[in-house]
Parts: sequence; C-alpha cells; structure tokens
Amino acid sequence: MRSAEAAAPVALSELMERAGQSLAEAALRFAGPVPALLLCGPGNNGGDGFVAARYLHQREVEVRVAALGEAQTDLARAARAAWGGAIEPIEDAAPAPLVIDCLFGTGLKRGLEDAVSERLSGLVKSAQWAVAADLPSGVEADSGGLLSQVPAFDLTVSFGALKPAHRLMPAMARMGRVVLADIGITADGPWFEIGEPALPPVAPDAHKYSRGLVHCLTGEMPGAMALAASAAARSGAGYVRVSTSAPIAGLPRSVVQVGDAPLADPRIGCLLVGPGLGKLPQLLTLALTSHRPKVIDAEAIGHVGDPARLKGQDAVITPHSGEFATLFGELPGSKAEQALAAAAASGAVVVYKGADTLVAAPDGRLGFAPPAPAWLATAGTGDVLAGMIAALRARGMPAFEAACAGVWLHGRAAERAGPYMIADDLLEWL
Ligand SMILES: NC(=O)C1=CN([C@@H]2O[C@H](COP(=O)(O)OP(=O)(O)OC[C@H]3O[C@@H](n4cnc5c(N)ncnc54)[C@H](O)[C@@H]3O)[C@@H](O)[C@H]2O)[C@@H](O)CC1
Ligand SMILES: Nc1ncnc2c1ncn2[C@@H]1O[C@H](COP(=O)(O)OP(=O)(O)O)[C@@H](O)[C@H]1O
Ligand SMILES: [K+]
Repeated sequence: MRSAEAAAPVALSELMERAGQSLAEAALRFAGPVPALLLCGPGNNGGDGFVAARYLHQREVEVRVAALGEAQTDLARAARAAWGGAIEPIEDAAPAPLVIDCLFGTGLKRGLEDAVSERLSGLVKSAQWAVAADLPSGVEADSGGLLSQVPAFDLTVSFGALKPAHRLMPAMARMGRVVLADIGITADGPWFEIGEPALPPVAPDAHKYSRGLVHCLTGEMPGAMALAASAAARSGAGYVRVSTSAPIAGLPRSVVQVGDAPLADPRIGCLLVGPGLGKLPQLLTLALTSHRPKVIDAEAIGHVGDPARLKGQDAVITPHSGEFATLFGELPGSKAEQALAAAAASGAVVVYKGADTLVAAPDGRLGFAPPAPAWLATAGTGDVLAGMIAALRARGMPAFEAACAGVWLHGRAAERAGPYMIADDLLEWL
C-alpha cells in the first residue's frame, strides 16, 4: 500500500481527501446521522479523521473532534487546519453515540499508552456505534497481532487494499464488518484476498476420466474418508475411487470401493490421503511413491516427518495449527510468514487452516480466505475441504488455484448450511 501510494498518479492530499470522505460516507450509512466523535491521532490516520469530520459537518451531522497531540505530518496538519472547528484534548472528550477511531492506522509502531487505550476502550464501549478508520488502533497491520488492548468495533473502513490484519486473528475478530473504500489506487502483489473461483467448465466431449479421477487411500477411521470422498464427488470429479480393505458405509453409490489399485495409474488426477488415516504411516509412504498430484491431510501430515520429503511431490497439504506445528515446528513471524516459510520448506502448497485460513505457495503467493462462519469449527469439516481440493485438482486446476478455490467454496457452503450444521450437512451445499 505504501509503494502504491508513492506511485499514485494523484497527490497524496487527494488520497487523504478520498479516504476521509469514504470514511464519513460509510459511517453515516452505517450509523445514520447521529452525533459523532472523531478521535484523531498524530499521523495520516488522524488526517483521515479531520477530513471525515469536515464531510460529516457538511452533511449536517453534529460532530466533535478530539485529538491526541499535534499533527506530525504535513498532510495531517493541512487536514487539521481545513477542519477549522473546535478540537478537544482526548482526555476530556465526552462520549458520543458514534465514535470514529482515527488514532493510528498502518503507522502504529508500538502499543498505545495505557491511558490512551483505556480512553479509547471506554469511549467505544459507551458508544452505540464504533467505527475504525483503516484499522482499530492497537492492531499491528502486518501480523494481525494486538499491540495494546483493542475494543470490539462494529465497522472498519479500509482504504485502497485490505491489510493482512483485516484477515488475520486475533485482529479480525475486533473489526466488525470490514469495508474497503476505493480511493483510486490498488496494491498489486503476491498477497491477496481469495475471491470467487473460475471453475473449469465441463467439456462437451468429457468422459469420467477426463473430468478427473480422485483416488482415496482409506485408513483406520473410514467415516472421515466417507466425508472426504463424498465431498470430492460433489465437487465435480468425474470419478471417485476409494481403496479399502472393508466396505465403507455412508458413501454415495457412485463412489467406487476397490481393494488395491495401482497408484501409478496415469488416469489418477489426484490422490487423497489422510482423512481417517490413523496410525498407518505406510499409506503415506505408498502415496509418496506415486508421481500423481496429491492432497495430504489430517494424520498423514503428522507422518511426513521431514518437510523436505514433500519436495517434488506436487502436493497440497491442509494442516490445522496442531498439524502445522507437528510438521514444521514453531516457526517465527506472523501466521502469513509461517505459512510461506512452510511452503518454501516443503515445496508444497500449504493450506494453513483456522478461523483465518491462508493458502501459501512455494513461489511466494499467499491467499487470505475471506471470513468464514465460526460454525465450521466442528469435526469433519476439514475432511470435506480436503475432498473438495482433491476434486478441483483432479479437474485440472493447478495446486495453488485448486486450494484457493476449495477454501473459498467451503466457506460459502458453510454460510448456506447455517449455524449448527455438521460436516455431513456441508455436503448438501457444495
Ligand atoms: N492507504 C492509503 O492509501 C492511504 C492511507 N491513509 C491513512 O494513513 C494511515 C497511515 O498514516 P501514517 O503512516 O501517518 O501512520 P499513523 O497515522 O497510523 O500513525 C503514525 C504516527 O504515530 C506515531 N506512533 C506510532 N505508534 C505510536 C504509539 N503507540 N503511540 C504514539 N505515537 C505513535 C508515529 O511515530 C507516527 O507519527 C493509514 O492507516 C490510513 O488511515 C490516507 O490518509 C490516505 C490514503
Ligand atoms: N472459528 C472458525 N471460523 C471459521 N472457520 C473455521 C473455524 N474453526 C475451524 N474452521 C475451519 O473448519 C475446518 C476444520 O478443519 P479441521 O480442523 O481439519 O477439522 P477435522 O479434522 O475435524 O475435519 C477448517 O477448514 C477450518 O479452516
Ligand atoms: K484507526
């Protein structure tokens, strides 16, 4: 965002004008024309606040402004001067129905002083509506960490592009609804929010193998593979085959159950190993002898041992935080940095799951999942995701794109399935 700002074809003051106007507009639409208190910090986040105050005043909203110290940048000084109205010290500011936090944004370097963060929390808690400009003050933009106490906001208005913290825990849980204002510049780069996927169409001359064969290796708990294989079948694979020594209940009749099948079969579009695997590391070893693309999930991730074993495997791995730590140990940095380091160390596409799922590629691409419902936190939903990604991979999508598409579709299916869904229900919504 900083380099996009520097390269912007318009003056920075114009960007601030647009940011402040967008903030005012979004707050007004969200809360209505209720009396507003803007809290303005010393940098450009504060500058956005002075601009927003001016626009709210023009729109005949009752506005007060409280500042934390003097403006420290030329842009913020100009915005403060253009406001022209009264400015209270933040220590004395009385509560208001609408509080707009413009204390700090991407420039935050350390936690807020205790007195300031307590004041902010008090004003936010007594407000009917709390809106944050760009980021709630106290949030670290790049990591999603909280550098000081951060109250819960109802709305966060970001500018130009989302920052990592908008999609990383714990910060994202404090932001309420997040909206992105177009200020006329965009930040392109290898980090992005995962959007609705373009799925490969079914060719008019398709046959079941050309649409993609998913081959599943079952372990000790066949129920998990029943979920994963069903999800693969419902995600457009032409053929789903499960190799198992005993019949598995609950699979659609279209899913074929076989004893052994050669894993070198070139028709296999994607192998799936892990869901319900249990203590059968030999099945992972078997999968790694196949040169076919593969999705490695659940217990199989724990059996990998050395991440370098996955080099050259054309693999997608789908760890939750426990499985991630088992395979990669405690890596330094933010979740984003850890996911990328894991992808580089393993050569695999890493789907680092959780409330803030990330998809990392060894080449440095990093997809941030849009927020998914917390009711996905129920046993078996990860198995469904693994089956979905395997089907998309077998359908010919490259590993990274298949993983991103699977994550996006999984979240949207959960939205449709609704609260108290179980993993089985998710299958109906794929
Ligand atoms: N993304 C964009 O294109 C645009 C960004 N703008 C705004 O500019 C913001 C970034 O502005 P700045 O870089 O000036 O940064 P901030 O306004 O976030 O704050 C930086 C200032 O606060 C000081 N500071 C940092 N942590 C502190 C702490 N804990 N206690 C006391 N002082 C502290 C710094 O030394 C610096 O003076 C964005 O978040 C956004 O709101 C908009 O004005 C215009 C367009
Ligand atoms: N709080 C949450 N909010 C959104 N998604 C979540 C949350 N908790 C878990 N998930 C998602 O639910 C799935 C759980 O997968 P996993 O932990 O492997 O469960 P299981 O092994 O039982 O299938 C993952 O896709 C994860 O991203
Ligand atoms: K802020």
